[in-house]
Parts: sequence; structure tokens; C-alpha cells
Amino acid sequence: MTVLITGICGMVGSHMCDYFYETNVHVVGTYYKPTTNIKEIKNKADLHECDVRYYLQLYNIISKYKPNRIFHLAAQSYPTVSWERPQETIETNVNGTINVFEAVKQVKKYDSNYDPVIVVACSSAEYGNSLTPENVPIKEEAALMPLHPYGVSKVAQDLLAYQYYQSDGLKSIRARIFNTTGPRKTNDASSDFCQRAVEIERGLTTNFRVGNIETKRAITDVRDLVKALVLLSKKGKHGEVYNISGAKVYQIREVLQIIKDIIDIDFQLEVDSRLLRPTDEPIIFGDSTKLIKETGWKQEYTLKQTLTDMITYWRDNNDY
Ligand SMILES: Nc1nc2c(ncn2[C@@H]2O[C@H](COP(=O)(O)OP(=O)(O)O[C@H]3O[C@H](CO)[C@@H](O)[C@H](O)[C@@H]3O)[C@@H](O)[C@H]2O)c(=O)[nH]1
Repeated sequence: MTVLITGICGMVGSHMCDYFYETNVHVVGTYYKPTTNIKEIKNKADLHECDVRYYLQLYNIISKYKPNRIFHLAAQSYPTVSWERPQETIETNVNGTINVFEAVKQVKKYDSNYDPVIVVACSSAEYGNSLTPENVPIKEEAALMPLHPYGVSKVAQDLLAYQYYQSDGLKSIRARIFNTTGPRKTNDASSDFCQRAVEIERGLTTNFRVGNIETKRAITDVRDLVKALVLLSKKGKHGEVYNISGAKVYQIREVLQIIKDIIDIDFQLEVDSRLLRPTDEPIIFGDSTKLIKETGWKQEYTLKQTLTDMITYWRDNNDY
């Protein structure tokens, strides 16, 4: 069996690569702007530089390897960046998704046996304004009311995957991924906090900068997320949509407290206005009942374990 992971050098892609490598599956991956260690991934997968905005680059890879399963993870994946670069976000995420499906359709034209499962990384950001305290844990049927260009791009990816199943019978599965973190993640609250805690541990500062710590998030470990995506590719119903959310919701302030318990540092809390956002979902928490019922997914990592591993990662990777 061959799997294709687009965006293999991102945080989720790199962990998925590890998972398949350990189970002896042939992995092909595309990368564009790696955020993880490309040298390590090179030893485990056939790597191709590819900008998913260009159809031919994807077509050449899919027609060469004919992967049995495709995990389309490549994206501009930061909501804050999407306010600064909305065009790039929409082009990468929306056209990138169209290009994956069009390339598969084209390969199927000369090889009618080719029929891969295509798991598309969608997002909790699609729910946006629907995420009210009364509506959580939110179900897949809720209205999609995104609050940033990133969320809009994910709604489009989601509906494209639905449409290619309906119109062309392509075996798409839509995974609405909620907050996910772990070693190699950069720029989310958990990762920023672990990185800053290590800076304080090293005596570089005594101030702990934070943004809004009143919001709430259900947080999943990336290694649990990878298992959910793999289970969906095997057991998910084609054309369907599934939430992948942590079962427990944490106030961001609690994340800070857990880190403090792990690393035992003293600091002054400093609210940095540059870290506050124009809009910020007060709570993001999903109902994963459908995923659990249909695939048997179980979360194995506690948040404390995840944060402990992230602190180790930042201790090993901060270049001071
Ligand atoms: N990143 C960050 N967030 C902070 C900080 N301080 C407070 N926060 C607050 O912590 C909450 C969680 O922020 P993130 O962890 O960045 O998650 P997110 O905005 O909910 O976005 C997540 O999901 C996206 C997909 O929907 C991902 O694309 C993104 O990387 C992240 O995982 C938000 O309310 C944010 O304002 C900080 O220093 N850094």
C-alpha cells in the first residue's frame, strides 16, 4: 500500500509520516514550506517539493505513485496569518483541494481501477459564530459561520470534498479537526507557552507574555489525531463529515497552570496586546460521537503528557 501525505513537513504530516513508517507503509509526501525537520522525514518517505496551487505538480505525483490513500493536509493553516494574507490562504487551501481531486479524476480516466480514499483536513474554524456556550460540544450539523478567511477556506475545502463525492463518486472523507497540538507545533497557545516557559527556565526573561487566556479549547494530541485520520481512511463513510475533538475542554489559563506544574518556574504574567485578536472564539469544543461510534477512536494522551513532551521538544530545539 502507498499513502500520499500532502504537507508532510507540517506538524501533523510529520507525525503521520512517523506512524506509517513504523507500520512499514510506503509513504510519499509533498512539502512546500517545511515547519519540521525535513532531513528526518527524507529518511522515511519519498519527498517531493510541490506547491499545491499548481495542478501539474500534484498530477505528476499522483499519476506516478497512484497512492491508495491520500491525506490532504497541505494548507495555510494559521487563522491570524489569514487576515494578513487572505488571497494566499484561499488560493492554497481552495485551489489546492480542487487540484488534488482533479488530479485523481484525471488518473482515473486512463486507469478505471484507480479509486483512492481521500481524507481532507477540514477544521473546527468552519463553525465560527456557531460555537456558543449553548451549542457545545458542537455537532457536525451545526451552521458553518467562519470568522476569518482561514475558516472560509476550510468551509470551501469541506464542501468541495462533499461535491466531488456527490458528482464524481470520489471516495472523500471530511475530517473537521479541532485544536490539536504536540511536539513540533509552533505558534498555537500550548506551543507558545511551552516555548516561553523554557525561556524563563533558562533565565532569559521573567515575564510570561500571554494574550487572551479566558477562552476555552478542547485540545487533542497530534498523535491521537493521526490515529483518528488513519481510522477514518479505513472505516469512515465516503462523502461523510466527522468532528475530531478532544473530550475535555480547558480554559487557556489552565494550560498555563499545567505547564507551571510541570516545569516549576516563577514568572510575572504580562498581557501583551499584540497577542489579542480582532475576533476570538470564546469556546471551541466538538462532539466526536460519530467518529467514536464508527471507528472506535480513543484518545490516549492526557494534556499533561502532551505538554510534557512539548516542553522536552522546546528544550531540545531552542537555539539560544
Ligand atoms: N497562539 C497563541 N494563542 C494565545 C496566546 N495567548 C492566549 N492565546 C489564546 O489562546 C486561544 C487558543 O489559540 P490557539 O492555540 O492559537 O488556537 P486557535 O486560534 O483556536 O487555532 C487553532 O486551531 C486552528 C484551526 O482551527 C489552527 O490552525 C491553529 O494552528 C490552532 O491550532 C485563543 O483564544 C488565543 O487568543 C498566545 O500567546 N499564543
